[in-house]
Amino acid sequence: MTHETSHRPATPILDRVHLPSDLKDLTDRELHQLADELRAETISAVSVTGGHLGAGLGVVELTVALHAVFDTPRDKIIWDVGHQCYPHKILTGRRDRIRTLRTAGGLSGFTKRSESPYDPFGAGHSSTSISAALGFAMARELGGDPGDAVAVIGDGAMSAGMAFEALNNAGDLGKRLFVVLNDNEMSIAPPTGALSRYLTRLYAEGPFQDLKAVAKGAVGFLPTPLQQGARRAKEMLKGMAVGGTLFEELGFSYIGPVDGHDLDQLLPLLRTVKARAAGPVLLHVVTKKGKGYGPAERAADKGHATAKFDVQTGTQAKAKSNAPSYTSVFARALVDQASRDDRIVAVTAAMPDGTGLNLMAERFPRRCFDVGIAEQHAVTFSAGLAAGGMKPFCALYSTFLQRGYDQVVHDVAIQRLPVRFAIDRAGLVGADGATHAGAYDIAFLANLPGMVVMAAADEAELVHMVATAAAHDEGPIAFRYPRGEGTGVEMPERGEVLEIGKGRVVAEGKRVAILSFGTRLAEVMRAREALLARGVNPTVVDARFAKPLDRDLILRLARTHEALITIEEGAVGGFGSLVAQLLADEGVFDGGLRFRQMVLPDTFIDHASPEAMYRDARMSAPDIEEKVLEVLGVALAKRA
Ligand SMILES: Cc1ncc(C[n+]2csc(CCOP(=O)(O)OP(=O)(O)O)c2C)c(N)n1
Ligand SMILES: CC(=O)[C@@H](O)[C@H](O)COP(=O)(O)O
Ligand SMILES: [Mg+2]
Repeated sequence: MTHETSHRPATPILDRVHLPSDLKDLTDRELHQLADELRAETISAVSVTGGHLGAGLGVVELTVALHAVFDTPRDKIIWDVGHQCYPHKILTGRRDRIRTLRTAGGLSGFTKRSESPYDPFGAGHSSTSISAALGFAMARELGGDPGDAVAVIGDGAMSAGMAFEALNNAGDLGKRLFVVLNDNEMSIAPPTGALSRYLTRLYAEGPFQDLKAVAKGAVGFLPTPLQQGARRAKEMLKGMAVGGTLFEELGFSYIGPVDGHDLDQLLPLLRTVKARAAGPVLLHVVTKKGKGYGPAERAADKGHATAKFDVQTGTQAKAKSNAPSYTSVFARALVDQASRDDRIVAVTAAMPDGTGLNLMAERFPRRCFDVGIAEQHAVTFSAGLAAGGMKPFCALYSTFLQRGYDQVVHDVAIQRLPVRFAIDRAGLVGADGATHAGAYDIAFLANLPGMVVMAAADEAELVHMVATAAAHDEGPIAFRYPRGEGTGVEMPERGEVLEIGKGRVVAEGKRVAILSFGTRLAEVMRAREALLARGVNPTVVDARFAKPLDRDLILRLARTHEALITIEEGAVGGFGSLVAQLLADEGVFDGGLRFRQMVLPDTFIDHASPEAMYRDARMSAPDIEEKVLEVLGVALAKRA
C-alpha cells in the first residue's frame, strides 16, 4: 500500500465571494489570487456566450480594487459604456447567471439598474459616466443617497463632448467625486485624436516627473507616513504627473499614471484617495485591453467583441453565411462611388470596422475621417464638409445617431445641406439589447422638412440607395439598413439612381396591400406565400421612401384595395404614421379603407436574437399573415 499525501486544491477564493462585502475579509495577497480567478472566470463565461471580452479583461484588477476599497452599493461605481462590467457582475451576486449574458432572459451585456443594486446607472452608449456620477455626488450633497460616486471611463469614451461637459461642471462644483480614467490606448479601433495623443504623452512622461510636481497635487491626500499603504502610495506618487495636467486645470486633482494591473499600486492609492479626497479626483490608470488572454491581446481589436470561442485556441465559432453583410455591401458601394467622384468623403465616429468605413480609409485615406466617439461633431463636421462643397457620407449606427439629433436638425436640415446619412444597425440588433436598438431614426428623421429618408429592402436596394444618395445634392438624405447579412439576392453591377419618392410594386394582388419599408420585405414575402395557399393574394409594395412618400402609389392602392397594412422596423411615429396622415388628409378613410400599422411595440425590447426579438414584437411572417387575415375579417385557425 502506498502512502499518498492528499494535495486537495484549495477552494478558489472566488467561490467564497458572493458579494463585494466578502472582499473586505480578504488580505491583499488573496485579492491578487481573486483577480486571477476572476479573469479566468470571465474568459470562461464569454467563451460560452460571446460578447465583449477585451474591455473586461483589462479592468479585472481595477474591478477587484474598487470593490475591495469602496463600499458598494452604498458607493456607486459607474462603468462607462458598461461593456467592461462582466467581472463586476461576477463579483456582485450574478456569477450564477454569468453564462446567460446577452441571451434571451439572461443578464444584460451592460450595466442595468433593474438588474442589480450594484448597477447604479445603466449604460450602453459611451461617455455618460462622469455626468451620472456627478449627479449622484450632488444628490448626496443635497441630502439624497449617501456614498461616493466613482466613474470609470475609457480613453475612447473620454474623447466625447459629453465627458468634457461633465468635467467642466464637476471641476467647477468642486465636490468629492472620483473619475478613473482607464487608458488602454484603444477604442474599438485604435483611438484617434489629439486627446488620445495627449494621454499617451502623459504616461510616456509620467515616470520621469519629479517630486515638486507631486507636492502641488495629490500628495495632499496622504495620511501619516507611518501608515503602510500610504507610504507605498507616497513612493508611487513621486513618479507621477500630478501637476499641470489638463485635468488639474479643470479643477481635478490628477493622480497617475498608475499601472492598472498592479494591485500593489491600485489598492493603497484607492485607499488613500478614498480616505482623504475632498474634491474631484481623476485617477489615470494604464491598462491593456484583453489583458491575460493571449488570443485577445494579439487580436487587432484586443478582443473587443467576440463570438463564442474555444478557450484553449481562441478559435471563434463562425456562423455560415451565403450572403454579404449589409455593412460590407454599403462599404463596397461607397468605395465604388468614391472612385468615380473625388468629392465623396466619409465620416465615422469611432466605428470604422462596424460601419465598413475601414474599406474607404484603406482606399482613400485622405477622404475618410474617424472623429472618435463624437457623433454630434461627426454630424456638424459633415455639415461643414457639405457646405464646403464636398459630398459627405456620415456613417453612424442608428442608435448612436440619436446623440447627434440637434445637429441633424439645426446644422444639416435647416440649412438644407446635402449630408448623406448612412444609418447602419437600423432596427433590432439582438444581443446588445434596448440601448442599441435602431428603433427611432425613421420617426426622428422623417419629421424634418426637406429630409429624404430611404430604407433598403435588401442588399441590392442598398447599392441603389448609395448611388441615389451620392447623386442627391439638393438637401440631406438618409438611408437605413440592418445589422447582419443580406438576403442573398443577385447584386447589380453598379448602383442605379432611384427616383426620389417612388416605391416599387413587388407583387400585384387584390383586396389587401402591404406596404413594406425596409428589410421586413422578406418576411412579407414569406407571409404572402402562406396567404396564397389560403387563397388570399396580397399586393406587396417596397415603399423605398418614408419621405417623401410615394403619394400617387399609396393613394392608388388605398382606392383599389379594401385594406392597407404598413410594416417597418421602427417605432411608432415613422413610415406608417406618415402614411396614415396622408390617407387622413386625402379623406381616404372616409371611404371606409381598413388600415393597420405594424411597428415595434411601445416598449424597450431586451436582448435576444434578432429573430426572437421580431417574433416578440409580432413582426414575423406568421404575424403579418395573421394581420392580413384579421383586417380582411377572415377567420384564422389558431397558430400552432
Ligand atoms: C455614443 C457611443 N458611440 C459609440 C459607441 C460604440 N463603442 C462602444 S465601446 C467603444 C470604445 C470605447 O473605448 P474606451 O472607452 O476606450 O473603452 P475600452 O473598450 O477601450 O475599454 C465604442 C466606440 C458607444 N457605445 N456609444
Ligand atoms: C459596446 C458597443 O457599443 C459596441 O461594441 C457594440 O456592441 C457594437 O455592436 P456591433 O457588434 O453591432 O458592431
Ligand atoms: Mg480604451
